[in-house]
Amino acid sequence: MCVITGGCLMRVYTPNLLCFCPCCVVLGFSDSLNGEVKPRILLMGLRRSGKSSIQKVVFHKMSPNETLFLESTNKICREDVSSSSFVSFQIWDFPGQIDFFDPTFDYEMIFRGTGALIFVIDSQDDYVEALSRLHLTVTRAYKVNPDINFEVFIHKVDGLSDDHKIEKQRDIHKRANDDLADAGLEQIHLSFYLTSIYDHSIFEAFSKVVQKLIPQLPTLENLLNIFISVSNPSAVAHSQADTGTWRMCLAGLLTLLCATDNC
Ligand SMILES: Nc1nc2c(ncn2[C@@H]2O[C@H](COP(=O)(O)OP(=O)(O)OP(=O)(O)O)[C@@H](O)[C@H]2O)c(=O)[nH]1
Repeated sequence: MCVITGGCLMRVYTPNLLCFCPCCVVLGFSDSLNGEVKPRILLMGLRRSGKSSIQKVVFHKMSPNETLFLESTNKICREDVSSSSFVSFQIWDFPGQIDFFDPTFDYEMIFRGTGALIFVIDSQDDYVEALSRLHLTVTRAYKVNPDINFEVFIHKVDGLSDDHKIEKQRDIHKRANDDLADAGLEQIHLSFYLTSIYDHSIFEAFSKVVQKLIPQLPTLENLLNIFISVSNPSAVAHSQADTGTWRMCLAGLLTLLCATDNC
């Protein structure tokens, strides 16, 4: 139930009756009522594939050239990312090689709480080993948690011509899906992105991954659509119901804009 109104006027309930109206979502009450932890995004892939560079460029405004001096990651690095109360998640950057058979590595615990697994493949390198690692990682993770979104970044494409990029993507897509089909796991869906830290592609890809983890996004989109439709200036007079809806949407959207702009 909405903590602000005491009985939500917007009635944007999830099946477990938590209110996802803008005031609750924006002020973060939905989370606290739910006791939910932030969605977790894992960055995995072979050594030197570019995982830490992606994290530093996207979230720390590091210039791409500075990533040349990054040292190899030798333990899992976790980071909280929070740009507003509904865009909030954790990134776990993994060292290149994870030994799933190492008893100190509790992969079941890690995959259980994961929303998205980004597997980074260096497109400028031979990717045979990366593909077999991708297959092992995805199949392990899927067995523990079939709800994970599997995202494959075909990375460092800045060195490739447009034709070459398409060809690599087609080849990697085919081989990865063939491996899954051979293992009888064709139900696993992999999404592919061509990325580079030297242009906007890495930001676009990360944004798509994060958007899939925001459960409130459809509600916010609906609110905007309703707001636009009832704000149509060609409508001569709003009915009372329309005016109520308009006010409610406006209040929610203003709260949202204020919260995201920290005003
Ligand atoms: N050309 C190009 N080079 C990149 C790109 N992203 C990362 N690199 C380079 O790739 C190298 C390895 O990057 P890291 O981010 O350290 O790779 P990592 O996967 O975190 O490596 P480990 O910590 O050893 O697992 C660095 O020299 C980066 O500058 C990219 O989009 N294009």
